[in-house]
Amino acid sequence: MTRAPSAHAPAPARSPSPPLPAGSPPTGDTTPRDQASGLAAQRVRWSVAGRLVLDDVDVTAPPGAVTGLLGPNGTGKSTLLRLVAGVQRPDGGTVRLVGAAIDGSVAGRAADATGEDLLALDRRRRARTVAFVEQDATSELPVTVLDAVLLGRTPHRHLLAGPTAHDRDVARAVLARVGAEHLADREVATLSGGERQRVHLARALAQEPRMLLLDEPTNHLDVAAQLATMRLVTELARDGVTVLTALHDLSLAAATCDHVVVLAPGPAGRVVAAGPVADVLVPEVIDPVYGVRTTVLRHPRTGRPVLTFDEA
Ligand SMILES: Nc1ncnc2c1ncn2[C@@H]1O[C@H](COP(=O)(O)OP(=O)(O)OP(=O)(O)O)[C@@H](O)[C@H]1O
Repeated sequence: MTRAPSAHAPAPARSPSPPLPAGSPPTGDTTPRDQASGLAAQRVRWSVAGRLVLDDVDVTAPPGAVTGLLGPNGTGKSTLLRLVAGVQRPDGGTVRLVGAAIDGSVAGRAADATGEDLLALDRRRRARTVAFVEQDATSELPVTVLDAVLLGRTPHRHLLAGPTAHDRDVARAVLARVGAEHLADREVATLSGGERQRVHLARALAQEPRMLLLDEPTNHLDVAAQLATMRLVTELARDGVTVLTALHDLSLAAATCDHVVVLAPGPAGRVVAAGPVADVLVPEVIDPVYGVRTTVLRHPRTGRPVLTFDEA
């Protein structure tokens, strides 16, 4: 479902963030970093063990915006993120980074999009382009937080070289940006779930990606940390990073996303609605997909939708 764009303004960043250190060494990536690119995934299909999990799914995520990927359990959100990230290969469809022409009100029908074929990128180039924070990502390795974040710099340096002073500056800057600077010398394995979540986000930021894929980034986080994480994600989007994030909390999505894509169960996950938050997060869309009765209120200060639910 595609709805007309609304005048819904993105939430402004509320506080400045430490910038990343300037002067990245040459990486061989010829794409200018200030050239914002959106995501256009089209007709994506994926099956496992003879079962179709995603069926002809179209998803766009415009540059300079946060796009929420929503849907009940098991509708294929994580699978779609893994396919876009290149962790798994789709059985069909295309995944491209395209110019600013796409817009979130278009449910993936950027049919004339050419852009850069993400599925064709080699691993190293892809890691300089796309960073992915998986749901409940674990780290069994006995490494410090700083070393874990430095792993995010690997695609930016020569294969056999160790981290440079610039890599360390970037790692410390991204740790500060996620509010985890004080954890730098701790072993990752000793962190709480919320602390670990921030470290995984910092590792992704250390990649300096053009596109950030997040699978439930607010899992394990207290309410203040949830808001801080989504504010950071919004700031990154305003800096030109394309953000696609799976979320379960529909009110958090309403408060923080610019666009949303809703997957619904069926024989296979499929997109039932996509567009600006105020157009898509409405009872007519949410109730049949989640099997609930939704009431939409207005936030008295921001004017954004606030959703409450009753059993159907
Ligand atoms: N490797 C796999 N082997 C078998 N089934 C899989 C595999 N990966 C995903 N699935 C199935 O595909 C469907 C979609 O899973 P996925 O994790 O993508 O859903 P999701 O929307 O992210 O769910 P949740 O909201 O619960 O995290 C589920 O039914 C899941 O069991």
